[in-house]
Amino acid sequence: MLSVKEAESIVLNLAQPLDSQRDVETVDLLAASGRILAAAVTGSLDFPYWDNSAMDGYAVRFADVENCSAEKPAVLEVVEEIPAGYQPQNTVQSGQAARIFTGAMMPAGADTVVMQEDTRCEGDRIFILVSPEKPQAFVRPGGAFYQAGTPLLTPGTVINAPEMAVLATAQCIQVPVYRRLRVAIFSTGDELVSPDEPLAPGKLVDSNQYALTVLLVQMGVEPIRLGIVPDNEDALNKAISRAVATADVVLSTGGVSVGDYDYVEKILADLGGKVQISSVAIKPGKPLTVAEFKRGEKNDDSPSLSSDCLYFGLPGNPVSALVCCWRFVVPALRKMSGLAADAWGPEFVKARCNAELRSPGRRETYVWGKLHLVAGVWEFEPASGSQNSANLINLANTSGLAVLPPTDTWIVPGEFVEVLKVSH
Ligand SMILES: Nc1nc2c(c(=O)[nH]1)N[C@H]1C(S)=C(S)[C@@H](COP(=O)(O)OP(=O)(O)OC[C@H]3O[C@@H](n4cnc5c(N)ncnc54)[C@H](O)[C@@H]3O)O[C@H]1N2
Ligand code: MOO
Ligand SMILES: [Mg+2]
Repeated sequence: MLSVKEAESIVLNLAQPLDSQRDVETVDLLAASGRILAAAVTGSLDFPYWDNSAMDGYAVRFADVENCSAEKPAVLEVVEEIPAGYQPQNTVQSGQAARIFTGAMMPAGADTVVMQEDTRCEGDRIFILVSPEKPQAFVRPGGAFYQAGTPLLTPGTVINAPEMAVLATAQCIQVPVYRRLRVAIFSTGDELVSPDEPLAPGKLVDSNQYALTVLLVQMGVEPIRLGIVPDNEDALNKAISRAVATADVVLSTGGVSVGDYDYVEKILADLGGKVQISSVAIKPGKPLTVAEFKRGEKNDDSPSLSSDCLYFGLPGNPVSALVCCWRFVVPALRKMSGLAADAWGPEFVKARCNAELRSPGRRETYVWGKLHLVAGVWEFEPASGSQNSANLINLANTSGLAVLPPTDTWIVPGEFVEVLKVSH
C-alpha cells in the first residue's frame, strides 16, 4: 500500500495543467469572475492615469505657500474650479490657486494641494493658513501606482473582486482565461437510488454524486453528471468508456474494494487505463484507485479535451469519497485548471485539539471536525458521534481534517496536530 505522501506525489505528477495556448478562451470582463487568468495582463495606461487631487481643497504652487501660517497666511486668487471628471482649462500662475475636489485632475502650474480645512475663503481670494509639508502634498501623481507596459496580473491568478477592479481600471474588457475543466462523475452500486426515488428495502440514496457535484461547482469546474451505474461489468464498461471520452477527469464512487462486485479496477485495465494507484494507507479512503488514460493527440471527437484523462475511482463510503477528494482530487484539479503553483494546496494548519483523538494506527488517519480561530490560535473540535466512513451525518459543517500519522494512535486534549483545511 502506498503512503499518503507517495500517492499525493503520483497524483500531482499525473495532473498536468491545461495548455496555455490551446485551452484558453477570451471572455467579457464580468464573465471572467472566478475564472483563472491564462496569460499575463499588461496595461496600456499609467495608474493614476494623471496627477490628481487626494483632497477637497485648493491646487497651489508650493513656492507660493511655503512657510505661511494662520498669522501670516498666503493669499491667492482662485482662477478656476475643477470638479472630478473635468479637464482644467487654465495654468495656475504664481499668486493663483484653483478650487479642486478629490479625484479631480491637477491643473498645469500647480504642484501641491492644500485641504480646505487649512484655508479661509473670502470672495475669490483664498487664505492658506497652514504650510504644506512638501511639494506634491495631497497630490496623487500619474503613474505612481502603476506604469503602463509593466506586468499587471500574472497567469494563474483567480479573478476575484480585487483582480476584477484591476482589470476594469486597466480597461481590459476581454480577458484570456483557462477553459473550465470537464469532470465526469458517476456512482456505482446496485443499491443506489436517487433522492427522489422510492426506497425499497436494502436500497440507499446516492449521496456521493450530489456531494461531488457541489465540490466541483464550488471549484469552478464543469461537472458532467452521468448518474448511477449498476454493479455489472457491461454497464460499467460502457459508463467508464463514455466518461473517459467526454471529460478531462473522471470521478466514480464505489466498486474499488475487494468485493465480488467491485469491478472498477479490472475495467479500467481492460479499457487500456494505466492503474497507478490501487490502495493508499489512508483512513478513510484505503481503496482509492487512480488510473491514467492516454488519449494521444487530440482527435475530432474530443477537440476541447486535454490529451490524457485522469481517472479517480473513489471509495463508495461517503466520508471516504470526500476525504479522498479533499486530500488528492482537489489539489490535482487546482493544478490542472491552471492555477499558480502556490494555490494548489492542500493547506494544513497546526491546531490545538479540544478533545482527544484516537486512531487504530497503520494508516494515516483523518478525523473530521471543525476548525476555529480562538485568540489567534487554531483550535480543532472533532465531530461528535461516530467517526465512521459510512456516517455522513456528522460530516455536516466539517471545516478541517486532523491528521494522525500511522504511528500516532492517541492525541490528548490540548495537543497540537496538523489539520487539513477544507472549504466550508
Ligand atoms: N474485505 C474487505 N472489505 C472492505 C475493505 C477491505 O479492505 N477488505 N475495505 C473497506 C473500505 S476501507 C472501504 S472504504 C469500502 C470501499 O468500498 P467500495 O469502494 O468497493 O464501495 P462499495 O462497496 O461500492 O460501497 C461501500 C459503501 O458505500 C456505500 N455507497 C456506495 N456508493 C454510494 C453512494 N453513491 N452514495 C452513498 N453511499 C454509497 C455502499 O452502499 C457501501 O455501504 O470497502 C470496505 N470493504
Ligand atoms: O478506508 Mo474505508 O475508506 O475505511 O471506509
Ligand atoms: Mg465494495
